Amino acid sequence: EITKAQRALMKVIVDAYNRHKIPQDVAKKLLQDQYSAEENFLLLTEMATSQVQVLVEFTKNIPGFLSLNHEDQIALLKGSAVEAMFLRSAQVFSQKMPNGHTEVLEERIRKSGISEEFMTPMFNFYKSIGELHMIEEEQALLTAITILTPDRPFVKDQQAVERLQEPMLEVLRKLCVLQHPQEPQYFARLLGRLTELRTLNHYHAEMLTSWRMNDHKFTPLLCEIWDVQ
Ligand SMILES: CC(C)c1onc(-c2c(Cl)cccc2Cl)c1COc1ccc(-c2ccc3c(C(=O)O)c[nH]c3c2)cc1
Repeated sequence: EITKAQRALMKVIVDAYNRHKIPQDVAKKLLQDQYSAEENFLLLTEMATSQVQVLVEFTKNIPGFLSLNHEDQIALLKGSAVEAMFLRSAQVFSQKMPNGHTEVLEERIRKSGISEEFMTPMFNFYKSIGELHMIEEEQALLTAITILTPDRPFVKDQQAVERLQEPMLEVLRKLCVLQHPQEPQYFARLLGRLTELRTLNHYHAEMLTSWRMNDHKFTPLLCEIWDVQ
């Protein structure tokens, strides 16, 4: 049974998740008609930069996050940015969001200089998220839980992060039982996606390396969050 306090926590997270989104004019750029690998890379870089800004604003609304040690706040954001962006772009694909321009986004990702070996795990993840048909409460909580992962590199006070993540996991567990009564293992399937996300981190690091080897430039914000250049 979800308590009043848990319902309040969920409302804060979902409101923050819905409030912070990529601006329409940025998302609409995906519809531009240039489809060169160069143009695709530039557009995806713009989307990622905008999504990181959205992510920072969302994270600041997670109860307790701003009370964490400042270096740990940075370590959590840097450690979770790629995973949170895989989650967000996965929702754009699975929900066929109007401004997500699903087909266009897929086309641009497939033709942006990412080597074949990363396409398969990436689009398998998108498919596995789509099959879960998550409601927005589950999406928002899963994103907050991903950000509040205690064992990111360089996090000093892991216990403080666990104390924030645990209540989120408990709310998500109860929500899954309520939303998917016919599927008792649904919560476990959601957590399984978090494990899959971690493997995508490794692929992503290699994607960055190969882009940089081909002299692709990132924005200052992405360089800072991904420790490149
Ligand atoms: C630097 C570039 C080349 C890069 O490097 N790795 C990745 C990358 C890739 Cl290629 C895949 C997964 C994760 C990352 Cl970081 C990327 C591109 O990342 C993104 C991030 C986020 C969106 C994204 C988000 C929201 C929405 C949205 C809505 O909310 O309405 C509508 N359209 C959206 C698009 C797209 C692409």
